[in-house]
Amino acid sequence: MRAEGLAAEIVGYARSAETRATVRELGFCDRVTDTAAEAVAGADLVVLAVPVGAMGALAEEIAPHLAPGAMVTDVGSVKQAVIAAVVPHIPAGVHFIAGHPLAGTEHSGPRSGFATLFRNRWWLLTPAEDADPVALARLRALCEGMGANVDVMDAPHHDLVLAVTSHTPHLIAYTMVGVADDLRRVTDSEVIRYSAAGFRDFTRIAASDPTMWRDVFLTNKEATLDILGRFTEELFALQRAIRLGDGDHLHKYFTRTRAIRRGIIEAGQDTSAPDFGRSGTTAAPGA
Ligand SMILES: NC(=O)c1ccc[n+]([C@@H]2O[C@H](COP(=O)([O-])OP(=O)(O)OC[C@H]3O[C@@H](n4cnc5c(N)ncnc54)[C@H](O)[C@@H]3O)[C@@H](O)[C@H]2O)c1
Ligand SMILES: O=C(O)C(=O)C[C@]1(C(=O)O)C=C[C@@H](O)C=C1
Repeated sequence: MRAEGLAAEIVGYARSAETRATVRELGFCDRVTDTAAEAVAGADLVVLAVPVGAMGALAEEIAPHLAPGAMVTDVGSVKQAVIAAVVPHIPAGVHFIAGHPLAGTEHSGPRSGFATLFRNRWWLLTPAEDADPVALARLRALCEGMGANVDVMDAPHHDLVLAVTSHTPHLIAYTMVGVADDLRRVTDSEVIRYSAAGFRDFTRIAASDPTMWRDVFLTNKEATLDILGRFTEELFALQRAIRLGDGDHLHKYFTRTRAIRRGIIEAGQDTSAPDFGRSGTTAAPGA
């Protein structure tokens, strides 16, 4: 927002004094306050950026201090649970529109942000049916101002789509790295030493913040369990093909999945290239 001149004043708050000191040092906020109440006082936009399970309590804390006509949004990875937790605290005359930028890394904290994080990435908004169209248009313009592509959808659909494209893949990565760690004890660190690119990609994802991901699975329970059930069925089918020596099944399957990957690249959604728009900024650690 600051790089694009989208806000007159940016005020930050984080619960730990250490994080607040880091933000002051980095200088991307005009002011950093010691309470959430001070941060939201007089603000016309409030962005909640805490783990999904902490959104409700934070909304309750700031509610009495929100200015009439203000807009509140969030960046949580799950939408139905955030809406259910936050909406009851939003005072009349304040607009709440939930959102989710599909952009991030395995790193957390203020040092991990960078100005081009949202460029060419999707930012999904899940407004209530009776959301104020002017507030929605303003939020859309803000996200687009940071270079994001905005799409609007309902929250249950968001949670199902993200269970497929983000949540279940993270769970699989966590599991694979856990299995390798168990094996490490057998193979005496060879798993780590000789880890090939595929496994390294899993370890990057599995290094993501444990609190954030605990909350994602606790709050997007049904959709994740649904997708995990389907995943397990496919896995058993592949396991059977390997056992039976059914090369045709394996080849057809891998041909289908390769086409999906190529579709992602053609649609310009591939972010695994060495530099995907981060150059020219202070890069995140490991970016
Ligand atoms: N990291 C990603 O890839 C990514 C991408 C899109 C959306 N998100 C979502 O954005 C939100 C923030 O994630 P992030 O990656 O910026 O995390 P982060 O760790 O960088 O920031 C989260 C902040 O919340 C604070 N916090 C934690 N528990 C709290 C509590 N109980 N009460 C008050 N504050 C608390 C932390 O101290 C930290 O300052 C999450 O809801 C996450 O699901 C993350
Ligand atoms: O690249 C990564 O590190 C991510 O996992 C980012 C990622 C994703 O799954 O794409 C993770 C969680 C989000 O809510 C949005 C983005």
